[in-house]
Amino acid sequence: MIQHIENPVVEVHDLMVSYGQNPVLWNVDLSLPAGSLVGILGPNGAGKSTLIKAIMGLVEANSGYSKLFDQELNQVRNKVSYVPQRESVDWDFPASALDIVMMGTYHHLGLLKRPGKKEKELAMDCLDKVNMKNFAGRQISELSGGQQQRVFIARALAQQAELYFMDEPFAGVDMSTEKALIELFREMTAEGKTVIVVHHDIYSAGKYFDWLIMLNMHLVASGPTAEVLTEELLTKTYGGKLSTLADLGEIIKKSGFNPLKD
Ligand SMILES: Nc1ncnc2c1ncn2[C@@H]1O[C@H](COP(=O)(O)OP(=O)(O)OP(=O)(O)O)[C@@H](O)[C@H]1O
Repeated sequence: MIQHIENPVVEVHDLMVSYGQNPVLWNVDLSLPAGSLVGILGPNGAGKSTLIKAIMGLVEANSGYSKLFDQELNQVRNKVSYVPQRESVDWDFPASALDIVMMGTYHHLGLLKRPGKKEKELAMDCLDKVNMKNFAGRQISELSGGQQQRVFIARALAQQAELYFMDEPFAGVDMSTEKALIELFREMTAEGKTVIVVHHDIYSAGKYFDWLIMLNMHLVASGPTAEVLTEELLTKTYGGKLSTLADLGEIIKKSGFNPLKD
């Protein structure tokens, strides 16, 4: 079930990506509505991170293309923010939490302008939003994994973008922080921003997201959560890894949705 929409904020057309000889994404074709909280679901190795990286121009597509705000990425870079997976970042880099978040403010400054009081206030405000204000002066190497993750989300917030791609933002964060981050993402989407999140937990996906992309090298589904969280599509996405009705029963119980209702 792949739902296409008018005036999408993200469009992907027939995207194919491979690493060397190994194809990872085949013919992905989707469109996403502005102002929504989107989850990307799929098993390990399904190509979730690769999809985001291809849209962000960080890996090369073999064929196909994507558009953001109906334009090429290069024309709208200031409106787009990307939070990579935590493991892909060098956390020994000597910088404080505040330094990292200040970096997010840079592309709004003119050429040769140094960040000043206004940028520092914005950065502190963003740290506050992820509950990390008290750690502003701490070296990032001296933060826990979950705290580092929150600093990177604060940096993305400081970019004041319209569209956010977040690769596993909940990896290593505790449940109360995860809930607080979802609340924050909801506030952002209520303001018309679009937040796209690679997510690993099918149980919470039903509650968190307005729209789901279900991926397993091919696009299995892209549509409103209530329409795509079905037994058939979950089984297609997870294949043998999610084959028992007991698994589905757990998903229904924990997600609050009933994928078996139809
Ligand atoms: N730089 C790379 N070079 C070669 N192969 C890669 C590279 N990055 C990813 N792959 C492979 O591409 C496939 C898709 O990887 P990707 O990280 O996009 O999956 P994912 O759905 O995000 O996985 P996970 O849930 O495990 O994070 C995997 O088989 C992975 O091993």
